[in-house]
Amino acid sequence: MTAAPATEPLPATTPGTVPAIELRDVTRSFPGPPEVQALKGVSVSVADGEYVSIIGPSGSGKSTMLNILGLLDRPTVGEYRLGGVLTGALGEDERAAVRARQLGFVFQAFHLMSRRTVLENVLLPMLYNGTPRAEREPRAREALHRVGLDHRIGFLPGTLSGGERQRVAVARAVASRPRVLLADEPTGNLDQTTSAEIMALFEELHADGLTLVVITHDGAVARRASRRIRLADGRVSEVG
Ligand SMILES: Nc1ncnc2c1ncn2[C@@H]1O[C@H](COP(=O)(O)OP(=O)(O)OP(=O)(O)O)[C@@H](O)[C@H]1O
Repeated sequence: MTAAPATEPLPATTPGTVPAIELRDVTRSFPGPPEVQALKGVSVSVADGEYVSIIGPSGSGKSTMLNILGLLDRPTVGEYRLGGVLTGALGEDERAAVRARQLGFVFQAFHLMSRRTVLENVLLPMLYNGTPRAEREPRAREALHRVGLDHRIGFLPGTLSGGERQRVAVARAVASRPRVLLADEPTGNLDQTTSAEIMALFEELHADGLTLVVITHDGAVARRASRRIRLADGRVSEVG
């Protein structure tokens, strides 16, 4: 098979046949000294609509992998394709545009704007990612309804519980209808009951067809995904 030219997207293929995410032999080295190889030849494929967790102990390379998947960092060696497109060939502006349009992020610390209302927080990314103006507010309201927060739309984040704040973050991430939702320790700041609510929400979003990649060191959270990828010392040690 002839490789596609590095500067062009791959030809369109039937939806569902191209993995949502594909890492091929990805190594990420930090020069040091001493040099650290945070990822060592990692190959991972996530199909459209899959719900995958990435689990591993501290220092195993989870955040490094998430940064690469989120187009916040680049592999030192190897390829990352998002929806079949070789991301290494994209310039910084294109990467930012792809990140804003195709990826949704949920973080452990929520990262909400404290002086903006819940609705404004969900609207904000859509101001910058090409969502048509007329669709922004309906989509934001729909996403907030989806996560069960209709009644908190005008509140400031500081007045909400941790679980509610994380649900705002999930609404913000899905309102733009991303191709993939990337979550980094999404239950790290939540108690057990609230964590269970967020995991239930992820399962509902998965049932709706969203592709999810959840990074966690919590085995119970990881088991909720339909497939687990285990990282150990920068290598994939187990998939299943
Ligand atoms: N910018 C950097 N410079 C040097 N080394 C780094 C850098 N970022 C990460 N590392 C190293 O790469 C390895 C993997 O780190 P990474 O943060 O990806 O692990 P992790 O599995 O996310 O850990 P944790 O669960 O503690 O967040 C670690 O040994 C870390 O010290």
